[in-house]
Amino acid sequence: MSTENTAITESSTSRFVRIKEGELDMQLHYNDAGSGAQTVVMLHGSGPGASGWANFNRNVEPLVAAGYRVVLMDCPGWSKSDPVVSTGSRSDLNARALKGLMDAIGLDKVHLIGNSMGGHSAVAFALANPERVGKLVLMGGGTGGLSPFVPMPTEGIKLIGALYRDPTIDNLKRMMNVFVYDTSNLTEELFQARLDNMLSRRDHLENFVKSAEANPKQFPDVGHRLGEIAAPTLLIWGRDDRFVPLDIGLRLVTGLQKADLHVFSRCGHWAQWEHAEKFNRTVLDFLAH
Ligand SMILES: O=C(O)CCC(=O)/C=C/C=C(\O)C(=O)O
Repeated sequence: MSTENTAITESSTSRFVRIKEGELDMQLHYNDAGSGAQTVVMLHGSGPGASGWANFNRNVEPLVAAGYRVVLMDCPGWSKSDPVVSTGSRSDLNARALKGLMDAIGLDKVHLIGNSMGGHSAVAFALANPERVGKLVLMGGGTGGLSPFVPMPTEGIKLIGALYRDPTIDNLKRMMNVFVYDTSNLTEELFQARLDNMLSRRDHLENFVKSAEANPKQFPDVGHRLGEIAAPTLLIWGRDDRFVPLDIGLRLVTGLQKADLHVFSRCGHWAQWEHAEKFNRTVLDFLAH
């Protein structure tokens, strides 16, 4: 997919595809930029109004400029992808959707970058399809489960739940102010864009609440299976993550076969956005060596 000579924007890279994978028969939305021999798929987090573009808009261009094809998948139940109620493991459901997307657009093997829920889903995909994963980059996610140090659900996860149940601008600001360490970077424009995304798909908001009621453990603890994953893995965690705490990163770096952990200071749950330049440099170096 070539976007040479075309500005890389959400609309210029926006695509739809029909997937059939197990019980999933649905339309997915994704963004597709660049034309390299190697493809990096980015998987977004689970907040209301999230999308591939909302989570990774500061990371696409540098990777495309370095020669990678970049695909952002909007998970089932988010943004312009079809709605779903998840009654089992949402990590596994997203992994099946990713397999369906890769089969449909002809991707054999990819590197995966996952943010939060996207990290849980990347690990689920690697467990189910090890031969189709090159390298993994996980931020603020990779396995569910309890933290021995931080009361759970964390304050950020509680704010996500409150926003899904009552999608107001005030609740949105409460949640987004906890995403990042430095809230001075959050603009009214950013709040408005996220609010518009969120309110444009009330079905997604309602389905998330129904899913959590049907199964509160949407992202199961796969700690006991981490040792099965041989893919080289870069873990990037915000020291000040108030959604998925740093000690989950310590569990991952201990359990995975080949993992390095980088802790960014003055950084919350959105490392790829809050410290985009350092994130992009670190990821490019990891992918190249
Ligand atoms: O519950 C979990 O472990 C995952 C929480 C999660 O995915 C939060 C993500 C938030 C965002 O990054 C977002 O909505 O943009």
